Parts: sequence; structure tokens; C-alpha cells
Amino acid sequence: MSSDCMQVIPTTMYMRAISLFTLSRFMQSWRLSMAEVVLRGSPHVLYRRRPALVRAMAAEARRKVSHVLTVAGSDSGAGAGIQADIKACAAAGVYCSSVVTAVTAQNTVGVQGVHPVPEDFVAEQLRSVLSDMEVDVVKTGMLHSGSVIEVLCSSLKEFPVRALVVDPVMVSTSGDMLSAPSTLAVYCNKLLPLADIVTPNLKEASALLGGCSLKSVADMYSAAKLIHSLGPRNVLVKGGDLPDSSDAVDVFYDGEKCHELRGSRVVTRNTHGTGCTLASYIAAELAKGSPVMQAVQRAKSYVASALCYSKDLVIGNGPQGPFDHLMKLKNHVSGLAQKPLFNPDDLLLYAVTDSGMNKKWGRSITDAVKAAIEGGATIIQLREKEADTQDFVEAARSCLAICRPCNVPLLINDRVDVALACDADGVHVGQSDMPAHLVRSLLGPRKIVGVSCKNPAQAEQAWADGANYIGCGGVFPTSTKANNPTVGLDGLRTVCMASKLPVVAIGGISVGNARSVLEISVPNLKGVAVVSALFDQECIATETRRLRSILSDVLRT
Ligand SMILES: Nc1ncnc2c1ncn2[C@@H]1O[C@H](COP(=O)(O)OP(=O)(O)O)[C@@H](O)[C@H]1O
Ligand SMILES: Cc1ncc(COP(=O)(O)O)c(N)n1
Ligand SMILES: [Mg+2]
Repeated sequence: MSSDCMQVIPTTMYMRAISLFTLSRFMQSWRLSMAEVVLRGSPHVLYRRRPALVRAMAAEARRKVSHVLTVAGSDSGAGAGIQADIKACAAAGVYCSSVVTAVTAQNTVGVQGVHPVPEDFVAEQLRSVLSDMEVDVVKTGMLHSGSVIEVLCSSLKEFPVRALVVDPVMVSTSGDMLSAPSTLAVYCNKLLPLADIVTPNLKEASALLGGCSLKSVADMYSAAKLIHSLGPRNVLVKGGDLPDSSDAVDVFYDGEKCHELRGSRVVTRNTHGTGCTLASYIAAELAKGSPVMQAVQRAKSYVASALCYSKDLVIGNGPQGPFDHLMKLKNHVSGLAQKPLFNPDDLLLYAVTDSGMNKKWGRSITDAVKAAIEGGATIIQLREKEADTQDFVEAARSCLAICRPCNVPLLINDRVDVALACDADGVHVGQSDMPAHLVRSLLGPRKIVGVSCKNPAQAEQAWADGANYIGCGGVFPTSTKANNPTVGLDGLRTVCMASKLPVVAIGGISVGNARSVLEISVPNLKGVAVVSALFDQECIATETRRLRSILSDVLRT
């Protein structure tokens, strides 16, 4: 980094990230007066004069963790409430402390019981957190009584924070009351005027406005403006429950302009806790320094992708399932941080083993794999339909010991458990095996997932499920797989054209016809997968070499 950069970066960082509190601590420890800070003028000047000070402040800024305090109820089913808030903040990379206002007995069916925490103990929790920790943003959820709201307002007066996000939770999605009707007036008179943003759903917006009916996006616009007049700086009316809407539409009003935020509605039963999650994610973004509108947009897209990732989760038997916040992290964030291992060019000569053929020729699986690699196979799949689990795991381990030093990926056919047990490079599944999205979540983002597909719809699904490549076939008739209808070269071309993923052709491919396959010349057709052409031959290495030279030849021309 050049010295110019060094001057600019730490000073901007310190301008943005250091709270007044931290600044005053630094002034004390560096014996710097406010007059001196003001006299030194811009942070750039300060950096030039006291570089060590600014570097230390920047280091402090880096150590400071953005912090949201949620003041909300506990949901024993962990879909909503405090539990959702902590998960959403964790997913946003923000620390979340929690003041529990009530304990609910709750599941995917509904709320079976509410046990309010006495107001003075809510006050004690607030004091414990706010007097000790540097909270950036307070987010409220279930506040069951007017006196709890009053306790919170006085705590905020004593310990001011940068922003207040109010999710006016009144009724659960299951229809159960979560706050006494008398809290409504205290919300309107005491809490909303302190809020930087309030996030009512349709029912809550209607309650705040005295029970008016809200049935359309136009009604949401009017509601947002009317609620704004109660004192919050921004209003987000959430339309998760808008009838007959194919989109999830929310309306944001900042006191000047209404913005309609639209996203596709995810079809799922797992929407319990969307409101809590949205508000917490907004709070987390505000804590990190995002402007309000950006915080809302990021939160909405976070909710949509978390819903999408957990749309098929089955937790509980009721109509309102929770969703999995960290699934997104497992599959995306760590995936982004680490480069995937898969290189589509590895599909060029894809060798699939067959235990029957090895038995016929009296070879061990390791000898077969060694010979295929020696001949130029670029990826190996172990397809052991009959093997006992223990034998399969051992064979896979031995084959990995051969493949790894040669940089040849080793995949396991069908058996996710075996792949996990031996840390293979991935799994290949067929249409009736475990669904690819489950394979992906079990294996994580860095492993290779391949799916056999015969048509564009299956190819699209494989892509949506997070697969890395598609195996398309059988291209020609084959004796290796019984009752497998062929798709021919035309079917192969159709799948390739429709597929967003690289494709390897499979089924009846040999030294004699491999050229005709690659010559269909579709850019994402990356290679051929073969079984008998290599393993039902007297010399595996020789046959592999012949096939490899044909493939390399077609690629050159
Ligand atoms: N099925 C869905 N697909 C996508 N987004 C949704 C879905 N249901 C709700 N949302 C979004 O989740 C957020 C919470 O909305 P909503 O469910 O109305 O709040 P609450 O949980 O407080 O009732 C909003 O941004 C809304 O648009
Ligand atoms: C403790 C608690 N807080 C908030 C909600 C609202 O969530 P939802 O609207 O999804 O039922 C809830 N059900 N329980
Ligand atoms: Mg909801």
C-alpha cells in the first residue's frame, strides 16, 4: 500500500467508525484536548501530525464489534422472537445481546402460553447491557405491556443509542395476542416518536391506525404516511400477508417519498419469524453504518434468500415453520470466501468404475483407478452399486490416496455418507437419488455435485439446486445401465443448450464414437464419461490413452 493510501484509509475509517465514546477515550489516553482536535482540523491533517494516534484509532475501530440489542420475547420454537433476532444478526456479522421481555411457549402450531418477565427485571436487564456494552442499535420485538415500553423509553433516555428499530409485534402469525390492547396508546405516544424506523405488518399497521382495513398496495402507501405522522423517522409497512399478491411487497416511507419494495414471493410454509428477522437485519445493517433505505433493501433480500434456501425444511407439524438463517451462510458466504475446487475442464475424460468389470478382469479397484489416471483420465467416479458400506469407504480412501497426488478429483456415485466419511471431492447423483440441493447442503459449498439429467427441466433444477455439472445421457445404448432410454446426440445438444452448467456426455461412448459426441460443438459440453470403454478392456491405461488423444485432438481442431 502506498503511503498516500495509508494517509487516507485510516483517517476515513476513523471518521466513519469511531464513536464519540471511543474518541473521548482516545483523547484521554493520548492527552489530547478537544481544542487540539478542532485546531488540527481535518483528519488528514491529524494523521500527518499524529500518525501513531490515528493508526491506533483505526485499529480500535477494527476491533469494535457492531452491536444490536434486541428487546423482545423468547420463542421456544426459535422461529421468531429473540432467537430469530440473534440468528439474523449473526448472519449479518453483528453481535446481538438480548433483553427478554416475555417467555412464550410456542411452536409451529401457535402460541400455547405467555409468561411475561416483570417490568423491573426487564429494567435490570436493560441496565446490565446498556451500562456496560457499547450498543449501536436497539431493536424491539414483543413488548407485552405499556409499562415495559415505558421502562424501555427511560433506559434509552439514560443510555442513548445510535438508532432504534421498532417492530411493533402485537399478534403472532398464528393469530395469538402477544401484547395487551392497552399497549397501543403507549406505542403511539412514547415509543414511535423515538424510532428511526417502525416496521408494522398489515395487521399491526391497521391496529396503529385505529383498525382501518388494509387490503392493497395503495392502502399500504396511505398507512405508511399516516404512521409517519405518529413520529417515527421512517416507516416500513410489510406486505407479507397481502392477499392475492404474487410478489412480497413492502412500502417504505422516509417522510418525503414512498418507495415500493418488491420481491418474488417464496412459496413455503416456513415464514414464521420473517418480521422479526427483517427488523433485526435492518438493525444490524444500521449498526454497521448503512443508510436506512439500504439497510431495508439488504434486509429484505436477506429474508428472501433465507426463505428460498429453507423453503423445503420440515421442522414441526404445524402450518408455520421456521427458516434456517445460516443455511445461506453455509452455502454462500463461505462459498464466496473460498474458491470452489471444481474446474469444468476436469470433465474431459471422466472415468466411472464398475465393480463387475473389475471382477471379470481380476483387478482391484485401486489398480483400475491407477491405470485410468496413468492413461490420462481427468476425473474419477467410484460407482460401486453392490459394495458393503465399510468396503466402499475403505476402497474410496485408497483411491483418494492415488488421486490426490495426481490432482485428479474423485467423486462417489450416489453415496453422500461414503463421500463424507472419506472426504471425497464430491458426489454424483441420479434423478431418483438424494435431491441435489440436499446433497449440496450436506457436502457444503466446496465439494463437487453432479446430477444426471435427460431434459432441460432437469438441467434447470440441477442448477437451482446448486450442482456443479450435469451428466447427460445415455447418449448411445449401453449395457452398463439397464432400462436407460437414450437421448441421442440431439437430446444431448438440447440439454447442453438449456443448461447453465457444464455438461459431460455419458452412455455407450467409446473410442469409436467419442469424436462425434464432442463434435456437436456446444461450448458447455466439456467431455465424455465412460465405463466399459476403459474398464471392460484388457489394458485400461492403453485404452484411456487412446481415448484421451482423440478428445484432445477434437479440442485442438
Ligand atoms: N413468502 C414470502 N416470500 C418472500 N418474502 C416474504 C414472504 N413472506 C414475507 N416476506 C417478507 O418478509 C418480511 C416480513 O413480512 P411479514 O411476513 O409481512 O411480517 P410479519 O412476520 O411481521 O408478519 C417482508 O419484507 C415481506 O415482504
Ligand atoms: C416471541 C415472539 N415474538 C414475535 C413473534 C412474531 O412472529 P410471527 O409474526 O412470525 O409469528 C412471535 N410469534 N413470538
Ligand atoms: Mg409473517
